[in-house]
Amino acid sequence: MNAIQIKNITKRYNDVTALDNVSFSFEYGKIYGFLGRNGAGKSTLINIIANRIFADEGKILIDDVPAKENMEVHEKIFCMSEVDLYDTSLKIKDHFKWINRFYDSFNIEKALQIADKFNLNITKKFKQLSKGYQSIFKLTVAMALNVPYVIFDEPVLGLDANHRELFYNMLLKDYESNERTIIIATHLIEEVANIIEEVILIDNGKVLLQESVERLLETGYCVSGVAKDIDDYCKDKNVIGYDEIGGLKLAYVVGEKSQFPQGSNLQTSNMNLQKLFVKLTEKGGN
Ligand SMILES: Nc1ncnc2c1ncn2[C@@H]1O[C@H](COP(=O)(O)OP(=O)(O)OP(=O)(O)O)[C@@H](O)[C@H]1O
Repeated sequence: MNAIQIKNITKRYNDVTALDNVSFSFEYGKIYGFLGRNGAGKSTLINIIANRIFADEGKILIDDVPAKENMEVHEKIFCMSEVDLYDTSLKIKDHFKWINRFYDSFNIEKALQIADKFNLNITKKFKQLSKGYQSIFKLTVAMALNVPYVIFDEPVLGLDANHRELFYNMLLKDYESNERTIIIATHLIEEVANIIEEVILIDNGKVLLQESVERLLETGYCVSGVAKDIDDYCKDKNVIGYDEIGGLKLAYVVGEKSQFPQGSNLQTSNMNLQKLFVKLTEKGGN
């Protein structure tokens, strides 16, 4: 089932094409990593899905219904992002009460439990919270809303390592008992590598790759050795990048491993998701 279908979306800002005829789908009941370098177009697409801005061309379907300015459809989605939509002078506990009044899907008991786990002081006003705790408040709201589609745009900005781990654990535990579609746009790829099931990699406003994490890690590997041996081995391979360290050459390969020639000193190691991402999106040494 294609839960969120993105069909031929194009968005331009003057002479910048932020999204260039983008089409793909987020299925129901999966955790996605929505990845891409700075300026790739992630937030633009998220904002279009969330009805905050409009595409120049194309459409978004949610459960097969066009999403543009359709409130009924939009009640199925919650997008936690950097944009501050909250009254900063209101205490956190009062925010919870307001949200509870307006959103049928908000579980205030759950919000209070999550807040407690993070030691979030709910008697403080939003503006009195540290940057990290402001993010924690927004994460708490997102996790306590029982909607089928939750989008996190850079969810852990400002969170310390312990709180990031707590968030990932809570998210996964919650997902096990409450399957839905979770989309996480982040630059902290290795941190989410164990959580996400599928990666969508966007580059320069286009989808570069959509693949399950399992398959990506299965088919990607790194081979190292002296330059000439590497060059020979890689002749018929799909190499996505090279590194040179000391006298060694490393090739990052996607595809089937083949036998090394007899007597060669080539060695293989697994490729991690971050490396794969860096190599796929590397241009001109940037
Ligand atoms: N309001 C705007 N006005 C003009 N250009 C914009 C606007 N918003 C985004 N852009 C441009 O659109 C492109 C995509 O930006 P977007 O914010 O979607 O990228 P991103 O992948 O979310 O980046 P990051 O990871 O840095 O947050 C960039 O070139 C950006 O400069």
